[in-house]
Amino acid sequence: MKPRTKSEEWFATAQRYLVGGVNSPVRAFRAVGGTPFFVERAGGCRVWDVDGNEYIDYVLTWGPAILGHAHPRVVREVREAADRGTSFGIPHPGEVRLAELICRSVPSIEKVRLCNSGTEACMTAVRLARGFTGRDKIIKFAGCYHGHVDSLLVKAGSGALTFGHPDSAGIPQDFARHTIVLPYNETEPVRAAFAGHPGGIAAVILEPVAGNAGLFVPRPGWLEFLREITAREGALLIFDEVMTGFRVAPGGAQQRYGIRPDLTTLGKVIGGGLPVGAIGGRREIMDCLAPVGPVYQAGTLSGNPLATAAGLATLKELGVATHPPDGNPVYRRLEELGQRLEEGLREAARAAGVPLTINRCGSMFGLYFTDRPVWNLDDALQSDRERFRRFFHGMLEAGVYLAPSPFEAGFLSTAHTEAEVEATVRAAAEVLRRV
Ligand SMILES: Cc1ncc(COP(=O)(O)O)c(C=O)c1O
Ligand SMILES: N[C@H](C=O)CCC(=O)O
Repeated sequence: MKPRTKSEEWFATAQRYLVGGVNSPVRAFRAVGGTPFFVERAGGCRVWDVDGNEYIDYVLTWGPAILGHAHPRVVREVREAADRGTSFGIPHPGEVRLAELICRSVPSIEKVRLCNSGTEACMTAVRLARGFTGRDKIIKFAGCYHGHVDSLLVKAGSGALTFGHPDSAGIPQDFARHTIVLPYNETEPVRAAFAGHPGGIAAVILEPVAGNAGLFVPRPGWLEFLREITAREGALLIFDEVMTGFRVAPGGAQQRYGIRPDLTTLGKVIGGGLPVGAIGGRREIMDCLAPVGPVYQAGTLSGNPLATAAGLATLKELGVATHPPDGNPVYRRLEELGQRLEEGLREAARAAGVPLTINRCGSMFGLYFTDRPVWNLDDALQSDRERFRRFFHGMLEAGVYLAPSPFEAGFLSTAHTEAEVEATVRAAAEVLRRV
């Protein structure tokens, strides 16, 4: 590994002009210490920094690059779209095609509204749930991150958790008091919340696989329980599938676990690496959005032709809506690679005598330095973050880029092969012996 001198120079300059030197807090390496590297280019499952170092990338621009970086089909279709115009602010066929493909792929989605980020999608989903039900309160779960939406930045995951501000400053108590925060994977607190606010809860919003506090999966039966109680109480169930959508199955976590939420938020993969978000769900709820209904939502760049071209190219390449859900070869391959990585890392940790809990759902994974299972935020907070920090830097030096926080998920892409997975496991075996 060459010294990261140019990255350091860039970071010094960046800090003069950008807050913290970054445009999104988790990029700043503050959870692990040191200086973030600056990227020169990315291709397939690799990124190269400005000093000429090469890394196997398990961050994949925080999930969207499921085909790897700069996939030829995505790049070609974005170029062709750009030749036809970079933004119209007028309806165009590409946005309809993407919406149709989403509706055909994601079991619960009958209609879609495209927007520009996962944050916007979650903000709109909550507003829509409130508009539809005429109720104010929402339930969210500790450690889940739904973007930087005022009412959802309460006990949030991701950078908010990493930097010790899970309840962000700048959010009036009056907003936050409508958000009820409960522990993930538990049933009694949910029952108690509904009992304590009869007819008052508009929605339960969750990541069906929580990927913003490391990664933890739903306990068997928990999603079914949430589906049942929300339906009975007249509240909406919102799956935030910004991360899991088209990632853990062609139809997202709802397909993998066989649950139909009322509303779903999407982002990341459906934009193929360009800025995008989407809200989808039952027709009668979606039709409460303007211009059909009274809940307002809008966007100058919404349905942007470059983003929809990148998203369409990505979803077509993934073969969504062309195979039965469990017969899609691309997702089967991602599952196999995920399993190989999981088994390899587990064996490496065992051999090194290091307690490591690995949670995985398809091509998403979370690593916790603890010998206990991790089912929720409290469990995640018990893990050894100092050891994670040493592991992260050891892996980086070995040319493997993991997310620079124990409270972020890792991702595989179709561009990763057994060779990269084996190289990663070999590096981990060596690093784990000295952390
Ligand atoms: C589950 C989840 N929801 C919402 C968001 C917000 O999306 P964005 O960063 O595109 O605003 C993210 C990621 O940041 C996410 O992982
Ligand atoms: N965990 C976040 C989204 O999934 C990471 C992206 C970001 O906030 O920059």
